[in-house]
This record gives sequence, C-alpha cells and structure tokens, in this order.
Amino acid sequence: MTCQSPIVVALDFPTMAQSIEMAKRLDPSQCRVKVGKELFTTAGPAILDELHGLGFEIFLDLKFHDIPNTVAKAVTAAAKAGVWMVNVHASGGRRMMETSANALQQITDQNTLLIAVTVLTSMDQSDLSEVGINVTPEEHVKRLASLAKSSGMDGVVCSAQESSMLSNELGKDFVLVTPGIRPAGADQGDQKRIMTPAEAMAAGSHYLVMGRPITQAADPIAVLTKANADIASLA
Ligand SMILES: O=c1ccn([C@@H]2O[C@H](COP(=O)(O)O)[C@@H](O)[C@H]2O)c(=O)[nH]1
Repeated sequence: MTCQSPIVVALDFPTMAQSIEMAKRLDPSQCRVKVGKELFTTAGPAILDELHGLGFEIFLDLKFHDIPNTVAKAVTAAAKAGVWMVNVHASGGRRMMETSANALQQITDQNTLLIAVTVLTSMDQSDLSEVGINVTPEEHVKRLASLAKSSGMDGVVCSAQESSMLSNELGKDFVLVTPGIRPAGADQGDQKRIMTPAEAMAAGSHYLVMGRPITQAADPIAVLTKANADIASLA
C-alpha cells in the first residue's frame, strides 16, 4: 500500500503486544512506522514480520555505530529483512558509512534507504559542549550531514530546525528525516530542537517522526489525522 503521508509513527512500546495494538489502529496509507531500540530489543526481528504483515513500511531506527565491517553486516541484515529505511550514526565516520552503503548496493532486490544520524534532537548547545563539541548544533549537523552525503548516504536524521539550511546546502533530494516533531501545545518531553508538523514540512523535511504526541494521546488517530491535515493544507 502506498503511504500518502510523510509521518512516521515511533512505536516506542515495552511489549510487542502493545505495539501491534497501536499499529492495528493505524492505517498504512496514513503513516509509516518506526521500530526503535526498546521495541526491537524486546520483540526481536519478529516485530518486522508482524508490521510488514499489517502493510506498513518500516523505519528500523537502531542507529548503528561500530567498526565498518560490523555496521555493514548489520545494515545488510536489515535490508534483507525488507525494511524501508535503516540508519547509522554519522559520527562513525566516512569508512563506516561508505562500507555500509557499498554493502547495500550488493543487495539488488531491495531499495532500503540508508541514512545517518547527525545530532540527536534531544541535544542542545550545552549537551554538545559537554562532549567536547564547541560549535552550534546547526554547524555540527551541517558538518556531519555533508560527510554523510559524500559517504553515500541517502539522507540524514536531523531536527527540522536544520532542514531549511540542509536543503539549501545539500539539495532537495537529500532525504531529511526529522524527529522532535511536536504539535502546538504538545509536551516537549526530552526533546530540545522541535518544530510543529506543518513548520517542519515548510522547512524542507521529507519525513516527520512522531512518537509520544501520537502514541500517548487519548485519541492517537485524531492527532495523526490533524497532523496530516495541517501538512496537506500547505499544498
Ligand atoms: O535525533 C533523534 C533520533 C531519533 N529519535 C527517535 O525518534 C522518536 C521520537 O519520539 P518522540 O516521542 O516523538 O519524542 C524516538 O523513538 C527517538 O528514539 C529522536 O527523537 N531524535
């Protein structure tokens, strides 16, 4: 089923049963889904089969960061599982990303998108300073995204606050996946660099990751439907 929406719902649940219960309420034409560290660790690869069986395209968000050989093997396994998108950390460096991109090119029957995480949306300037990075989040995102592009990545994970800058710098085809999406008035939680769904799309994001604002809402479908409508009204 072709998905009409840029929204990717983060299924951050502690059990397979809860994630499947949520997925069954969602419509694969209205969103994709994201499987992250919590769900994959508890449910294992079986969750991918379950969600594929429900018709969803899956972003496997495990943010691989290891030596080149290990990461290349991990992204290969993800592609063979048929996921729509998988990611690595750009800070793993050029050789790690190039080796992974080359490994995926060997799998001719899959078109899995390979993207790289730049600066987590939960981090601000002070968090970066504490780990020895003394430039603004925007400057560091730009540096890592440029490295990711020249290392063969299809795109990056960044905050929507950097989407306009990256779109101008790296071109409109370089895929920008932006978590930290918060409808107006929603709880910010641990996210630091946020934007609303419509703002993020207007800024040049291609895909919007939304977790708790949808999954923890009293009416998750109403929040998703409103976000899709807000985005559609931009056209
Ligand atoms: O920089 C990043 C990279 C990944 N994430 C993931 O996206 C979702 C966001 O969930 P919310 O509940 O909407 O905050 C979550 O699974 C993160 O692991 C991110 O937030 N920022």
